[in-house]
Amino acid sequence: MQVAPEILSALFDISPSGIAIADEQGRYLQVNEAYCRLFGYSQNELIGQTFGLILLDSDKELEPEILALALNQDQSAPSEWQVKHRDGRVLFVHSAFKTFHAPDGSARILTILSDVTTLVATLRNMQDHELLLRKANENLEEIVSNRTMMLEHANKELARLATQDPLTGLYNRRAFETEAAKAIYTADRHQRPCSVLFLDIDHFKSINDQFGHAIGDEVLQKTAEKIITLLRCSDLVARWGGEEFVLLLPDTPLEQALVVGEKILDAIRSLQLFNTQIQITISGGLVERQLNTPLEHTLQQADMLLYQAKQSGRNRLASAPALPQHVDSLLVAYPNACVSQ
Ligand SMILES: Nc1nc2c(ncn2[C@@H]2O[C@H](COP(=O)(O)OP(=O)(O)OP(=O)(O)O)[C@@H](O)[C@H]2O)c(=O)[nH]1
Repeated sequence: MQVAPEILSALFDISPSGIAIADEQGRYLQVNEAYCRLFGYSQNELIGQTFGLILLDSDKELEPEILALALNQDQSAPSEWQVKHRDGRVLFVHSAFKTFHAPDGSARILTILSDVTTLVATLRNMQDHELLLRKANENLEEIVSNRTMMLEHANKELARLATQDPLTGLYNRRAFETEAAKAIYTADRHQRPCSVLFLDIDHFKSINDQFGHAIGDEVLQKTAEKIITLLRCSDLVARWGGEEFVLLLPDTPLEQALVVGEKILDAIRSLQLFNTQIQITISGGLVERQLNTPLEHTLQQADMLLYQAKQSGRNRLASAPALPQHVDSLLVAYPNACVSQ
């Protein structure tokens, strides 16, 4: 269907896109209102000028190439260009052109340009914002990850403080009770013997009095270190308080526990502390736990035996087989306790 010339003419006049018709030398023959508005020139100023007028200074030398391209191709693919407004502003335009060749060799190049400067600026703005957001997000992730690490570290530290004796690094009393409860549960389940040993450094007060509290602390640390070296991984050892240690030896009946206890007493006797200025001994109360009795009961028995060892002259172990849970008086509970020397 042919479009009437007056419609085409009206289209040229009212189009919001800039339309220009140029000759084979790229000189403007006709421009519409929108084209003039786009570049800030009047029609009179444009007619007769070449399109080089609207090229960026850096693109000026490309004018012949662009012209050749327009003449040799029938129709360009729409593309984005940067062009120059009269006042020097750079404009982004979306362009399309079509070339008409006449039999006499002359040509008419029809160009349509739409101003997309605001769109491009908005897009770039959005991209910048996206970049900023991404960076902010990365920073946030880093902050969160650092905080999480700090929190995990703090939690581990808290857990350590809650379970460890700060001086010796051994379990504290609470942690011992928790771990021992698990161990005796397993022992009862599998009907396995286990033994409990209370140890107490002899005359420790005199070490503090003679050498000072700091040296006393070191003696406690060295004692703890020595005890650990003599135990199995499955054994539990804790600082019960002051100069007192408690051990739970799973899978260990009394006769085997006695070997361990004597080994510890021997090792403590042989400890060379502060260039042999300090020598210590330790006393112990050792009992084999009777199955299905509360831990507390076994601990009391071991403590009573320790008391007996101290009463019998220190530097020795007092031991006894397991007693039934309901013993009327623990003080008289060990008529048969063995005291070694
Ligand atoms: N250096 C140091 N001393 C401690 C610590 N905890 C407790 N003590 C001291 O250990 C001493 C224990 O004294 P006593 O309970 O009389 O016992 P002992 O002198 O070892 O005497 P026996 O147990 O009867 O052989 C006290 O002087 C406490 O102050 C500690 O963490 N560091």
